Amino acid sequence: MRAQRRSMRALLAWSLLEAVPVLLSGQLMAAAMDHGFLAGDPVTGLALLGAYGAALLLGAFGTRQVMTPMATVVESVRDRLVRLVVSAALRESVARPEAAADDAVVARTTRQTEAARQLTAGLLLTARPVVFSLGAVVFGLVTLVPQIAAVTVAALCLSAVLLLRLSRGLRERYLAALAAEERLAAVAGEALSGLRDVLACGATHHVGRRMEQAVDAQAQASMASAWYGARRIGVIVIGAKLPLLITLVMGPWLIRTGTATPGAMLGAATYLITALEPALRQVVQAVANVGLHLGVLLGRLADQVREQPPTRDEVTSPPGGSAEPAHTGLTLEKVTFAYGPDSEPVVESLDLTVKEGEHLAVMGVSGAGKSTLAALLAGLESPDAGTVSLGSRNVSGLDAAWLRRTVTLVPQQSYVFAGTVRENLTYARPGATEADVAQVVDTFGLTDLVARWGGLDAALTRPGALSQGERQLLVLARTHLSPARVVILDEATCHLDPAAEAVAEQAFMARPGTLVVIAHRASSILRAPRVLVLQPGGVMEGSHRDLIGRSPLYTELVGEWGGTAGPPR
Ligand SMILES: Nc1ncnc2c1ncn2[C@@H]1O[C@H](COP(=O)(O)OP(=O)(O)OP(=O)(O)O)[C@@H](O)[C@H]1O
Repeated sequence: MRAQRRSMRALLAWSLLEAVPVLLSGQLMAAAMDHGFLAGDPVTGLALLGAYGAALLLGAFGTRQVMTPMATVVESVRDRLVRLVVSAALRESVARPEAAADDAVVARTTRQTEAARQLTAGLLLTARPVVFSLGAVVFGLVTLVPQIAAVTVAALCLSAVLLLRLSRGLRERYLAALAAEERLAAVAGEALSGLRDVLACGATHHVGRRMEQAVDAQAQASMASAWYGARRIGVIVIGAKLPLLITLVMGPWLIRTGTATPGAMLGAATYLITALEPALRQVVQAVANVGLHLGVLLGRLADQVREQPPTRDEVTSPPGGSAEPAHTGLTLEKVTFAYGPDSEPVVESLDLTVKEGEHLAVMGVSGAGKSTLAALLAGLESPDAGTVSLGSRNVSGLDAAWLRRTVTLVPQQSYVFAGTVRENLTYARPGATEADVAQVVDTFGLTDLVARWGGLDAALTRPGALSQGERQLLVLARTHLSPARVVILDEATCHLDPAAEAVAEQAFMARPGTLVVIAHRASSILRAPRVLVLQPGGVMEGSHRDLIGRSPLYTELVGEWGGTAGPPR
């Protein structure tokens, strides 16, 4: 606003003119009473009231003139905000190419800037004349009955202090209500975007409860804000009703002692009733509603504008701000994990390195902790002690969405959702080409299944009608097509026959990226160049040749599973 000095001066001048009727209202009323009606001269009385009518016309002219400088000021505020916010967004976009794709930032910024413009206009339109009216009332009272002016100013100061305290509390509650509203939007958005998964997992009740909690929290926050806002009435009682009460009580005494004439008392009451109270109501309304919203919005815009340009490290970041690791090798350092504080650790002080592009098989008896290890590697469980790193970065510090895209854990239970075969296959890579899809269909032997269901675009209305093996093949094909750079197969081929399992595993071995296979058959182990054996008393790792004979458990399991001592392929 400082940049618009000329318009601000014009605004000030026209606002003064706009306040003239208020300034003259009490004075003319007092004169009309004392020198007109009470003096037995109704013509003078009426003439003075007519003068008040003329003052109203003058004020209306002032109001009209105010519009032009006010529009200039408001538009310049909007322009400046847009410039600041857009420059900040552009800086951000150039520095973070990933962030540039988020068009919603621009939409949000535009909406907020526009809202700030409207609120500034609203504030200037309502709060400005009110401030001038209050000034006119006080000035008029001082010239009419200084004692009442003193009482009014004291009451106004008191109500201003109260309003200030109130607006702080209101701001806190408004922010809490806003946060609750945003949390509800986030929870609802998450639930709606994952509706298919929610239904498929039978998690409707759980998700419904989460949403209910968010709705309740928002309702409570809004109620708290509204109840607190009701205290605003106290500001009006103290600022406007109290001086009027005191005026009525002091009136007879002031008249009796000759301090004020009956007309002056009527004029003072006119100021208090017709100008002070409506003005105070508007101030309270403007501060508590418009001012509060404007303050919060400007605060948010300022946060966006103030953001520092990112560091070089952040430039290569995945969304979420954490730097993308240089590679996708996995490292476990002294990792210990238990399912409960009093449970025995399932994984204890485990050190493991799986280099980028490496193929590792994991084996062990049932309950040895293979699935737990898989979950730790995928960042789905966090260790109680030690660290799990991906590309030398602790997985807990990586952007969750990026991690989910990069590391895929395929469990035993395959999840096929109601939709077309194509949708099922391209779920993790919606942009897959026809040729990519055709290739995985062929690789995973899904041609017959696709034909049986009426083509890639025929709806799988009853995924349950597929056999367990067919479902596993669909999920494996989906994972193969996905952009994941680390694939962990946790007995994900257990429903396939050995031949289909071999085809599937070989397809993953030929795919670029890291592969961890929780083995279900000896053949899976024999295919891997490196094997990790989870056995009582500690883990052992090495190639088939290293382990046979050296690890009794390995020798026994491979023998039991019908493996031969032949070298890995
Ligand atoms: N969510 C859980 N809560 C509590 N204990 C669990 C949980 N999941 C697994 N466990 C326990 O942790 C231990 C290791 O389980 P895990 O599933 O990792 O073993 P596994 O080697 O994959 O077994 P399997 O081959 O039978 O799948 C088992 O004793 C199991 O009962």
